[in-house]
Amino acid sequence: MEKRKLAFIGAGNMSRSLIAGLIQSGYPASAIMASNPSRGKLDQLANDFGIHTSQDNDQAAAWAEVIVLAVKPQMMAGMLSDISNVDSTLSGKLLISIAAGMSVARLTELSGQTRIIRTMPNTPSLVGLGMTGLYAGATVAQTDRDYAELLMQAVGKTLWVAAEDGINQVTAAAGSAPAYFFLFMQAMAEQAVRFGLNETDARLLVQQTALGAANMVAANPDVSLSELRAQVTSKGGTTAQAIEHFQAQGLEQLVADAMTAALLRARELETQL
Ligand SMILES: NC(=O)C1=CN([C@@H]2O[C@H](COP(=O)(O)OP(=O)(O)OC[C@H]3O[C@@H](n4cnc5c(N)ncnc54)[C@H](O)[C@@H]3O)[C@@H](O)[C@H]2O)C=CC1
Ligand SMILES: O=C(O)[C@@H]1CCC=N1
Repeated sequence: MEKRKLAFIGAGNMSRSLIAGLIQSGYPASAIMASNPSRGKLDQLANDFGIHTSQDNDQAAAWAEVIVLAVKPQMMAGMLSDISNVDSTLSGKLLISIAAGMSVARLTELSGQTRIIRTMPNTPSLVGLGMTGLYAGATVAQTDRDYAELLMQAVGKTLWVAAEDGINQVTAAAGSAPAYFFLFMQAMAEQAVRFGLNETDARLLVQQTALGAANMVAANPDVSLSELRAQVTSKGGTTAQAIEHFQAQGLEQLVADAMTAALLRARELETQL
């Protein structure tokens, strides 16, 4: 892929995940810069990955050919209006937003730019196993779409959505979703400790089982998720007891409601920011 000069404005968790994944995939550190108001996270990124850093967003934006907008949604308006001489600093550059709940129309309004791709990555990008949704309006050039897709493919898998609300759906199903699995794993590990296992062993059991289950799903694209579950569930056995308990307590509805809450929050942010 092209190694365009890439600046991350906002050096938080998601930028770190993307930068780590990109460096691991061979994107040159000399073609990456991150900017952030405080030095702490910048120093860590410089030490760990050898990228350029700056406390000055203008400097990062002026240096870059592509700018990743990676501040919290609530900070986006202030950040973009603070980039001085918005026209000359951002003019003509490709902007890739990773923010939840910021529409392309709003980003255009705030930046004065139309060369914008809206994405929704997730933190497993850190280990090259990210899942990123992408959306671009009709005017965005194919070369820019290709660049953004290859950038995100360097840290995982990608999915284009045809309508912009698809990004909100990706947010609920993938962007936020590592946290759902972490919560589930945490609850499992805590219960294993209550059974009497030590924390290290409990974590190993949960971690290896989650990894194995995810790999089985990926390795068997023609086998449904319910069939994979059935293969573990012996009639009258132990798994059936656990699954019956989950279903009697409404696990499926709980998951549906939680994902809907994430989707509605993404849509709500779009109307507020
Ligand atoms: N954390 C995640 O799993 C995901 C986050 N996102 C999106 O990524 C964006 C960043 O999220 P996180 O990395 O989690 O947040 P974070 O809070 O870890 O990082 C945001 C960073 O922006 C910096 N910042 C604040 N104001 C700034 C300014 N004016 N100029 C430059 N930097 C500024 C903060 O100091 C902080 O280091 C958000 O818009 C979020 O919706 C998207 C997908 C997943
Ligand atoms: O919680 C959030 O709003 C962001 C977007 C997806 C993951 N983290």
